[in-house]
Amino acid sequence: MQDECAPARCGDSGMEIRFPFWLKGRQPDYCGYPGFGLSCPKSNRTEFELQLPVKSLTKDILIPVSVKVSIQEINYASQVMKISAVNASCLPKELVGMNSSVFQFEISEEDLSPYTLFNCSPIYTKKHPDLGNEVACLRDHDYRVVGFPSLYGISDLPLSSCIKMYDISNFPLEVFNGLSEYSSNETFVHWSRPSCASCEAEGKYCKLKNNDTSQEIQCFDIPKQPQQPGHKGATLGLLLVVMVGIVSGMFIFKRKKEDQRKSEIFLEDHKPFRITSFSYADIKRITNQFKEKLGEGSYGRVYKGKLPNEITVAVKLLNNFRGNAEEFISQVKRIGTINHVNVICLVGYCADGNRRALVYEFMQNDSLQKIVASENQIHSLGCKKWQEIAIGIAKGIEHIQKGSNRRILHLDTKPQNILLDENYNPKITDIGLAKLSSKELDLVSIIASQGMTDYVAPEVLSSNFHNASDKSDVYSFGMLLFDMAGRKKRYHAEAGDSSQVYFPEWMYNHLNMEEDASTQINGDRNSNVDKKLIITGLWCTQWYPEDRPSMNIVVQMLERENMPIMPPNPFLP
Ligand SMILES: Nc1ncnc2c1ncn2[C@@H]1O[C@H](COP(=O)(O)OP(=O)(O)OP(=O)(O)O)[C@@H](O)[C@H]1O
Repeated sequence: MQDECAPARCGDSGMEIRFPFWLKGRQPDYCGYPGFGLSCPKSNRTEFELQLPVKSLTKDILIPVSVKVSIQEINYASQVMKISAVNASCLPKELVGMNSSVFQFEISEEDLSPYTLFNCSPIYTKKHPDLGNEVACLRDHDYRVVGFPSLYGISDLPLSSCIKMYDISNFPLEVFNGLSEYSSNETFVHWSRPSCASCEAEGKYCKLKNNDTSQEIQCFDIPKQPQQPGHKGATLGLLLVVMVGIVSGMFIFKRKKEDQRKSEIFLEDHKPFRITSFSYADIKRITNQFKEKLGEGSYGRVYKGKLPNEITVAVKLLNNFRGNAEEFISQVKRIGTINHVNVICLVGYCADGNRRALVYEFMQNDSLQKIVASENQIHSLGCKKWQEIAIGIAKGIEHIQKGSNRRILHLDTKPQNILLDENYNPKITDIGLAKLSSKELDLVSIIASQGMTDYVAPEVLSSNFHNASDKSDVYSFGMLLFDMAGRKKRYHAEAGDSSQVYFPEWMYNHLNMEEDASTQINGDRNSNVDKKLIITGLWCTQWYPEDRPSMNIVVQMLERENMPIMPPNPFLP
């Protein structure tokens, strides 16, 4: 007999709908949790009515109002759904008009940061593109709507060309900050009740206990798909073949492929969502009591771990962190929304008591530093891959810079922070960690103690990070390109670690010398790829930030077939 509560879909390609959600009109209401009924107005589109208790303007009463939203995705494990306004209208506009106290659909406190919306003249956003979060879909030709987290201390902001509109404390931050990958017309809402996360973590589903009036839930095994007739025999045959015939090498290969596929699906599932929260006990279980240490950096130790669904992860236990759990979680969630092939995927975090940890996707091939240090490995990768790695890193940085309205600067771009996956695709890690670290204000001295000052732009070093901008990340990337072209190693070997010669100046002089004797100096490295990396690096490391290209131009320089032209040499007498 067919299970009437079996997972359903709107149309053939709609998302899977299962507990706590249920499909109105097609399933009985006990298939879901009260308030989680969905509908399918059109095939493949899944809709939900958010019930909002709205405060009446005249009387002190709450009036129920509903906003119809379209559901883009549901992540059952992290209990999050991505919603957008129906008919591509402006979600913030609909929500702003309603001074609701809470969503009927629960939103956890940690996501509700107080905000103020301002109506500003277009001059404001031109003058201060980085200050505040413009709500793009509320823009009109003669005004812009800009949101500021209240913790900014609004009285200190240059808001003379703005008029205050609303204080908002009850909508998630994402509605207003318009993260660029998700236009401001989309947002995430999540539910904390019913909590099926523990069932999901065990690889099970959950449902209402038989006595559904108590609204208690229970875990149950995911029902197996009914087998087609003839499948049994085939499975038995396959088993026999596996037992008798398959050599262990093939088995391992298949396992690896399968793991990789599972991993890809899992990460794909996680990327556009909020990341999972783990308790410290979870972290201990995941890392098998911190059994396998992968390494240690300035922020703490990194351990290999396995999630309950067998996905391998790297868990970074943070030594030093600043702020309380709320600040930590909100910064972590900002980092977690960055979704790009060249940026490491943050799977989860732990903020349990005074313990803090970050859970990342696991990278099989360690860091770029290991390769830069070994000439043999560079040769075995080949110059095409080498160039692709440089382009990948540049695209990752470009995305980090563009991908958030409140810009995230990396400020720690160096070969140690570029990890490589099984195909040697680069992924930038440690993004935004400076902000989580209690050492932030003294980052310069940490960097200096690590001997990493090479990568930090002069304006950052001289102002202890106060003058940092996107162009400071461009500078660090330029230095990394010199590393990749093998020139930093040569500089340190020739000029010595205590050299007073500014590295880009040394590079200009050497490039001219190398031009004269390029074949012997480059040995069997590909001189053209190296030259392209160096010239691009020289552009990126111009002394004045405004003379450096934007990351977008840097990507083009590296991708184009033609050799970029040399930047003017500022060190000529
Ligand atoms: N996601 C990951 N997958 C696999 N290994 C990792 C991962 N993250 C870190 N590691 C390993 O842990 C080591 C330490 O990493 P970590 O990021 O803490 O320090 P670092 O980048 O080397 O130094 P710093 O923190 O000073 O920048 C790395 O060299 C790498 O070998």
